[in-house]
Amino acid sequence: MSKLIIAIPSKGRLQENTHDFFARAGLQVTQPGGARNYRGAIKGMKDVEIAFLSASEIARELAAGTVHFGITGLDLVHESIADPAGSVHIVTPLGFGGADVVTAVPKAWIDVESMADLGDVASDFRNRHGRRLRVATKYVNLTRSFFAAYGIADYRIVESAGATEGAPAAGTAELIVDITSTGSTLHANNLKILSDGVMLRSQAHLVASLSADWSETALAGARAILDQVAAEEAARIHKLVRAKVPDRKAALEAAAEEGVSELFEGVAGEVLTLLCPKAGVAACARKLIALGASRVTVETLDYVFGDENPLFAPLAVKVTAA
Ligand SMILES: Nc1ncnc2c1ncn2[C@@H]1O[C@H](COP(=O)(O)OP(=O)(O)OP(=O)(O)O)[C@@H](O)[C@H]1O
Ligand SMILES: O=P(O)(O)OC[C@H]1O[C@H](OP(=O)(O)OP(=O)(O)O)[C@H](O)[C@@H]1O
Ligand SMILES: [Mg+2]
Repeated sequence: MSKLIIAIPSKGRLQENTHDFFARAGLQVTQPGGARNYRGAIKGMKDVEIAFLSASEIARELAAGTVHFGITGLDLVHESIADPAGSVHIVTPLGFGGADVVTAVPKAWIDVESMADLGDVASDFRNRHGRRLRVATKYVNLTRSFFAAYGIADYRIVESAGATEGAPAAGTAELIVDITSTGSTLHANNLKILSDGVMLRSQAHLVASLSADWSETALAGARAILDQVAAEEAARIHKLVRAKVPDRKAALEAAAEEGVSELFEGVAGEVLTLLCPKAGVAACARKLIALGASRVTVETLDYVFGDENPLFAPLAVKVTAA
């Protein structure tokens, strides 16, 4: 039976955070063949294999079905996969690698603030110069569909592999489409983002391939991994709240308004143990005190395992139906 293969970034911006993400979930990625070997494992999970690839290769391998899971940016999922909804399943966002894919023009173009302005300039440009406006980018597909949505057709894409922001100053393109997070590269190159020029807000995601060989072994591996990931996620967004209250039922009703769920069955007079979303903790504590608790303690959790796994269930439905 085929093992579960997880592709993770071997270099670049997502690598370090990916490592931290696995560590948080209590999963230790090992590279038994040494740092130059592109296959690895997860300690204690013999049916799971790690493939170290670049972020853009990971998107392509997911589409091809040669890996089951991959960690990559949403920008690459949408750029490199022709039919994302049909070929991959987004398991969960990971909270790092945030960046926007944007349309940016020279700051000197004072009359161009929006995509509509750009459309006007594009037609003018063609009439005046007898050639089309050039857009430097590596996001060829995203650019085509975004520009089409604004009815802009008078342009030509100049494929750029790197240093895209330098293209206007170098005279190889008039404007660019690229990814930005701090904005400092755009600023340094005297470029500005158009007001409605953000085509995608990206971050790193855990993504599953729908065309991979989802053998029983692979599914069991996915379940084991996602149990730990979901348990860590649930722990991160909740706090454990404890209080002794005279009227257990009234306290539970009040706490429920803060999105609290009761963790363990108990009887009146015993300590009430609640799982509370972080944002509701203070309000929940106030309510419990108003209902007679003399103290409310709040604790941080490492893991919250549940009988249902919100990450695995939707994936299982898709890959077993396929
Ligand atoms: N400021 C940023 N600039 C570019 N990408 C970012 C930024 N912040 C986060 N990312 C994310 O990191 C992903 C990978 O970027 P990285 O530079 O590591 O690889 P790459 O440039 O695609 O390299 P390769 O040529 O090896 O595929 C991007 O696709 C994007 O999802
Ligand atoms: O908004 P900023 O914080 O300035 O980041 C944007 C820059 O980061 C990326 O390049 P990267 O550093 O990943 O190098 P690369 O082009 O070789 O991938 C991207 O292509 C931009 O050039
Ligand atoms: Mg990069």
